[in-house]
Amino acid sequence: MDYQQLIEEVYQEVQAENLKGKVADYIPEIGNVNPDQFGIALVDLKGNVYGVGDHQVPFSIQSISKVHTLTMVFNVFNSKLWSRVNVEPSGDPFNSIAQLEYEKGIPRNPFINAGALVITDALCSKFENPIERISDFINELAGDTCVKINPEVQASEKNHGERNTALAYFLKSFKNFNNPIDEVLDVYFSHCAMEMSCVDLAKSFSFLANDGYSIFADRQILTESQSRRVNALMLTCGFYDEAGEFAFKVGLPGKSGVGGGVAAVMPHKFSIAVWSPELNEKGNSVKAIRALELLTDKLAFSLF
Ligand SMILES: NC(=O)CC[C@H](N)C(=O)O
Repeated sequence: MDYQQLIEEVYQEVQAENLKGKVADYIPEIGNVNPDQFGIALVDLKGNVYGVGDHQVPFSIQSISKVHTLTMVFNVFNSKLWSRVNVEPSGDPFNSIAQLEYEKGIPRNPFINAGALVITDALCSKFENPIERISDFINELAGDTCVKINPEVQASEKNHGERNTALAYFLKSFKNFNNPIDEVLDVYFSHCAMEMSCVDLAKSFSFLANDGYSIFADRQILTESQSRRVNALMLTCGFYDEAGEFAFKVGLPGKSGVGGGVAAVMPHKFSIAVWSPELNEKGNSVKAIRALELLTDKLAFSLF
């Protein structure tokens, strides 16, 4: 399969459709981005990189970082972690508060904000300098010093962090939060405000297509079984209340962020990152989802 030709075709066809969405503006700094940017990078398991469009432009990875943070605590907590966070799709928006009350402070999954806050809390218990550790880890996975925290986006998230702060207090009231709330929120906002290009993001997801072994870090990051579980979680929970639709249309494990990025994997073949800032009403990139749908259609295979 000529991957370069494939992604170029997908890119052209999506551009021709002239799809429209809306750039996220609830974090005002994220809104300061040229909405017409669009890039795709695909990385195969030999390390070959294919790219088209704005694939080298760094963008705000936002919730895609929740896959990296989950990976960092997976080893340590193993079964214990799963008593603090469930593994069920939420069917609710990513920042929903209601479900957390019914379910007594145990978030549905690690990819909604409540679940990601528990994971970040676990990271803060584990590491002295969690922000540095997260950057170092993602750089290692990408095989490149690529991660930059955008201080304006970080500050903007903090200044408009009412919902995430409410979620953290809620978790604390159910005794599912161990560290000082401000400290954990700072780390959470910092990892959401990390910027990377499609190329580096796709490289950082490569281990999930490769049974847990990263060819860029040159080591086993997760066991084969853990890696399958992260993929299962991405398939069922990676797109919030659009996870079913993404599985239906695309059929790959993936994770979106409100910066307009989507990272996905085709197990045993490749990892891919697509970015375009305009989002649908569920908070997922309109063009990125369409691009991945066309990609699996053209390949005539997905997970299924
Ligand atoms: N879905 C997302 O990308 C949301 C991340 C964003 N930083 C938030 O907490 O609201």
